[in-house]
Amino acid sequence: MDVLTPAPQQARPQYGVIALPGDLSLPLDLEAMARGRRTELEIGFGNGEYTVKHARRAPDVLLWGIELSPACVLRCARRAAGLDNLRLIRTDARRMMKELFRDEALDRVYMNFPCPWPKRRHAHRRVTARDFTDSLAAVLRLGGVFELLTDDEPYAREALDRIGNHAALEGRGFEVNPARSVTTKYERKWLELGKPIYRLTFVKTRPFTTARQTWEGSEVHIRTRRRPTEACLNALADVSGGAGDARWSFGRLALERGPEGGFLLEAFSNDEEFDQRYYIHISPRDEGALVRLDRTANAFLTPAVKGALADVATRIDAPEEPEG
Ligand SMILES: C[S@@+](CC[C@H](N)C(=O)[O-])C[C@H]1O[C@@H](n2cnc3c(N)ncnc32)[C@H](O)[C@@H]1O
Repeated sequence: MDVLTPAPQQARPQYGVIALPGDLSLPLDLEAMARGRRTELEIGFGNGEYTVKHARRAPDVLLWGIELSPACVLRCARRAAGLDNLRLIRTDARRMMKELFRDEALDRVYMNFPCPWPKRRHAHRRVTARDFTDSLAAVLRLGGVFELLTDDEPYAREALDRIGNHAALEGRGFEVNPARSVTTKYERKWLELGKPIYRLTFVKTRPFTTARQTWEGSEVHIRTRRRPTEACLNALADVSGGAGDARWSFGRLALERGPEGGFLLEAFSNDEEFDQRYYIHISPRDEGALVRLDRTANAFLTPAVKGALADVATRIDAPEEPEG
């Protein structure tokens, strides 16, 4: 079995503007965080050039950025030195926007040049997909604005049609080559090539809500009745399970050589297309054991993560088969 030694607390990197899942309790308490500032969200900020310029120019805004690529998050964080009105989260906005934000939480959401996903089999990844539009309609406040910039005309037309036809959102603008004081790398590139860009503006005109999956039980600590035997722990490696759309599997088991002791089980979970990798901490006690997310896990408590934790506890509590 591997032995993992956790980094000492004082050696934990200073993340600055990067907000880690383990430090966020969902939904976010924006009233306390914004302290009177307006709240905006940028989705897919790329290298963060636009994001940081916008945050510097708008100190009255608390700006959140969600980006899928870890390299982009780090690049943007480096640019953002000294800013206290920007928070970056590395995750998938399609899945997590509605989980992070309550209904009516945001004054403005914007997306600069999202991938248009032109292939039919990827259509569900577009912002025009029903789930994403519902999330948007929920998290914007009444009168709040969604702004989309794109260089892809068919995508712009589809967005205008689909988002503009949502019961709670209304199209208010379709501009070609709008004048903007801050521009993005992609924008400048397209304009230099003489390609038109499109800005679509939508306003939330009616209340709307959507279901959330992570708000119940922001922390999961499960106590087992049995104390896990070595055989039971070893049998967890390579197990996989699932329920509904949630899937999970376990990998290596390691001994944690830290103040907490116990075991770390590598875990992988998938909620539809939303993947997370993390460790489950198993601490044997005099009686039973405590099963929870490891503090370095940085995973959101989606149905697949909760399923994985429950599966570990159930397997520890299951009577062992007699040998032979
Ligand atoms: C074409 S780039 C545009 C970057 C930047 N907005 C600009 O205009 O320069 C699209 C960005 O969206 C990010 N992205 C794609 N899907 C995403 C998702 N589901 N959630 C968050 N970010 C996403 C990509 O990683 C990429 O950085």
